[in-house]
Amino acid sequence: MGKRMGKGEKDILYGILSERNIKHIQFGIDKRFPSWYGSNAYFNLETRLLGFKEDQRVVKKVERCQFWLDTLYICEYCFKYTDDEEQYIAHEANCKYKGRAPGKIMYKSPTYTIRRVKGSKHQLFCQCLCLFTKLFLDNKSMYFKVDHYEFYIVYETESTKPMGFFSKDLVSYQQNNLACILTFPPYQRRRLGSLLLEFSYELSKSEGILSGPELPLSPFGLISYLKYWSKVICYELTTGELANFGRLTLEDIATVSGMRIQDIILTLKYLNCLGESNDIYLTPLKNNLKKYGSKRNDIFSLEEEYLLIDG
Ligand SMILES: CC(=O)SCCNC(=O)CCNC(=O)[C@H](O)C(C)(C)COP(=O)(O)OP(=O)(O)OC[C@H]1O[C@@H](n2cnc3c(N)ncnc32)[C@H](O)[C@@H]1OP(=O)(O)O
Repeated sequence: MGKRMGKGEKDILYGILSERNIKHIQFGIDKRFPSWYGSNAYFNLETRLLGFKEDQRVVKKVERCQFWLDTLYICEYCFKYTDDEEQYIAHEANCKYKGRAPGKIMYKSPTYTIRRVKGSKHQLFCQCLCLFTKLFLDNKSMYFKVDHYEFYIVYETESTKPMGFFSKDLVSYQQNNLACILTFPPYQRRRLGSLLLEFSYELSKSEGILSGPELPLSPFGLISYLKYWSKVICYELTTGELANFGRLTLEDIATVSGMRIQDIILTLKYLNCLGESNDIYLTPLKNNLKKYGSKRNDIFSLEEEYLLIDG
């Protein structure tokens, strides 16, 4: 059995830093934005140079300032990275994923396409995607062992530029339907996160299981899930399959929604709809639904007829 790791060792292994160390991300030719969190996983810790540049013979004197790098250039098709602008421009012009995105199409509407990319098959692509994700998420990381993960990546239909993704652990003991989700900063707040969450539940429903995300959730993760779960519950209870039920139980909601009981309870409490002995109050739920509209397509981002999940 291996030695138990201390907190410091774990932080180094998972790339955790207490402050940002890369100032800007250049993502594609036209998108530049700040990182949200620090990550040492791109670097050689001695030289603070990008890992692949390390020269073991020369240990440079490292200046101890906050930013280790001003700009990290990241290919917006395959997530390979460099600190050299010319190299980056040359790579992006010829990136193999520019002409053809990886993976298998699992959802294709006239607007968005979701592709499944297997970690075991596209290892480097997935590892580089995980490294990129760490810059915007501080509570989850995994970079190198991508073999038993699948990545569901959203594109505009007819485009090969990824806009966001979620990962799924194929050997999750809790049978989670989502390990980690990120909408890339330039594409946030366009309902892509919602589309991906909805899709993750379609996957677990096709497997016939009640499921949910791996915990802990980040603050944005929690907001997004509570909004999504609220919509599902409000819709099912007022317009959908449970609309004409007499006395409802939490189990009824779980069966129809594919959600876990603990997530249903959390959401009903958030909506102020859960009484003592788990009685469900319908009036506040109905009022809530008015915010969203009553038609399925007004409420949800995913259009069921475009699903290509084959079980
Ligand atoms: C299990 C886990 O992985 S937890 C980690 C979650 N991931 C992260 O924290 C990484 C960084 N954050 C992100 O990538 C994004 O913020 C995500 C993935 C959480 C959400 O992605 P987006 O594409 O921006 O979400 P989307 O536009 O669908 O919004 C979903 C809902 O959350 C709300 N929301 C999203 N971001 C914000 C925000 N910054 N402030 C307030 N509300 C927000 C939206 O208003 C929307 O609600 P609505 O349906 O009532 O309109």
